[in-house]
Amino acid sequence: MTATILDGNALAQKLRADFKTRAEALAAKGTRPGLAVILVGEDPASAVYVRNKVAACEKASFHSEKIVYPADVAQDVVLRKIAELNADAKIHGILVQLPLPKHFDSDLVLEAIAPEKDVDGFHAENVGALMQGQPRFIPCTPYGVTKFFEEAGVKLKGAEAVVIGRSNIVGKPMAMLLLQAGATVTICHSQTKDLAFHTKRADVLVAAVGRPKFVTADMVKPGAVVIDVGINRLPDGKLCGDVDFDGVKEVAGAITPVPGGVGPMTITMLLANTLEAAERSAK
Ligand SMILES: Nc1nc2c(c(=O)[nH]1)N[C@@H](CN(C=O)c1ccc(C(=O)N[C@@H](CCC(=O)O)C(=O)O)cc1)CN2
Repeated sequence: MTATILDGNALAQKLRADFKTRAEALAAKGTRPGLAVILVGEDPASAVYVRNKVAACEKASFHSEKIVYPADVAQDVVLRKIAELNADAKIHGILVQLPLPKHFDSDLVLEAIAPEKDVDGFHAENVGALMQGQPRFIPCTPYGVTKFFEEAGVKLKGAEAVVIGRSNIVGKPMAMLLLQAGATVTICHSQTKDLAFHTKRADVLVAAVGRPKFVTADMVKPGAVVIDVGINRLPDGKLCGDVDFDGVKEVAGAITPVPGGVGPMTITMLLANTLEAAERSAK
């Protein structure tokens, strides 16, 4: 039996329709949700993601501003812009597209964003709030993954969950959310001995490694829910995830595809966080 395919485009469409309705209701009361996106440099993938974020805002009736700097811009210029946006009442969410060029101190830049406008949830204050189980903004990718669990009725209480990857953007917040949902969580990474030992025990497996088709069918427990966070470009130009989709779908109970899985949900939850920020500011 092949796995249920968890369709990120369909789920994103459903949620975004609701966000548009809420945004229009808020705008009618005088507050139009506003997002500012800062892009530094010419990384082609980042440029696509930023374009898609701005387009998603337009479709959902949000205000958006895109600020683009050349790769050699001084960090101070970006910090001054963030200070300006922090004080701008039209802007409820500020996002700096990652990765930043090497001469930037990414942590310093992210800390410059006002925590109440940090719709990526990367500011230390918001990371701390998430750790304490009182999130203000949940980072968009793991937040999107939780929506798949809700939609598919995945039971997390008592489940064995394994997250491969320990990044600040995905692995760590994902593990925290699973833990708070009642799962027993293992975080695996590049130093993990016998990775397959862990993954084969997982009822829920989240792959965020950044290596194409890294998770193969023999590493997956039959019936497991497999979430693929990876986006890798193959030499032929095609996209693939961290999971060998064709093999693993024959073993798993449910699986997200790449493209069309977690990716569209990342942008959707950015809209969710921006809307939430705007609704809070209007209270
Ligand atoms: N400030 C941030 N930077 C980055 C984040 C983030 O959440 N905040 N995440 C990633 C990139 N990312 C959003 O910024 C992102 C990645 C992928 C997708 C997506 O929709 N992918 C599509 C395929 C798109 C394509 O054709 O290339 C899919 O999977 O179907 C959206 C957003 C790093 N930086």
